[in-house]
Amino acid sequence: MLDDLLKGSLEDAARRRAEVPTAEVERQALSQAPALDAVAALSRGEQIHIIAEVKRASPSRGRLANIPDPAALAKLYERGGAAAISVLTEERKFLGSLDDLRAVRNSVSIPVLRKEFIGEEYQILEARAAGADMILLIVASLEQPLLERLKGFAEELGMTALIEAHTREEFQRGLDAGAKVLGVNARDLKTFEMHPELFSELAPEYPAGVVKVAESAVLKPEHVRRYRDAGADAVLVGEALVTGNDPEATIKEFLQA
Ligand SMILES: O=C(O)c1ccccc1NCC(=O)[C@H](O)[C@H](O)COP(=O)(O)O
Repeated sequence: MLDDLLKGSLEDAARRRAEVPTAEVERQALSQAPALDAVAALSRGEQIHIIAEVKRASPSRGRLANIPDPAALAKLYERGGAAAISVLTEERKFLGSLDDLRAVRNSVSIPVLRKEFIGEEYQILEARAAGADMILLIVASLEQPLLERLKGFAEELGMTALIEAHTREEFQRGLDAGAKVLGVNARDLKTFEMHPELFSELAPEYPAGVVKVAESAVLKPEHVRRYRDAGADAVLVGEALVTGNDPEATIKEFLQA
């Protein structure tokens, strides 16, 4: 699954690169306002933080929501109290786009994450050129040297990498890569089963100063509470927000969990 998603994302990036060469995207990236500080935005303080996701569809759930106006949805997320917004830009299975990312960037003043299957620098330049402050790096789909190189490249552009693990071994590789924001995704990408207990198992192993993000398996306030009690600084929520009637109220409810 991950291999196919990465392959597709790289093919799509190659198609875009044929139209907009690297030097031009680099020029656009370097002309952006500086990236917002995602580590500061997600560090715990009193309350858990919500990273609210703009997600139209997914391999595990198919079509979730139309989202004709991602900027309007992002504004509702921000009004609800989200600390950051994740925008799925993968085109084939998640039906996202860089246009979605640009629209969201221009509508909110909190950090924005490009959620994509990233395997090369060009995709990171595109993210910065579209105004993203964060990128996703999935440990399972990157060899260690490439993971470290891409993280370093994002940081050179002033961005923060959300490094995502699905197993204890990947978690350790994320730490070895110097993750400042390290996510544990409850979704098993082979079976699509949820394993929220994985975050609780790994939470004590986060070094001080690394932002702890619990990803997926949040549908109700009690699921936020479970992650918060296990020590999460932030939770990443998609489906519950895009399928509910009132995302602003849902975020408020989750923050009070
Ligand atoms: O969501 C999927 O089906 C999926 C499949 C393969 C790779 C990644 C996938 N999802 C990305 C995510 O991690 C989630 O969008 C994110 O954690 C939010 O999850 P949820 O709240 O369960 O929508």
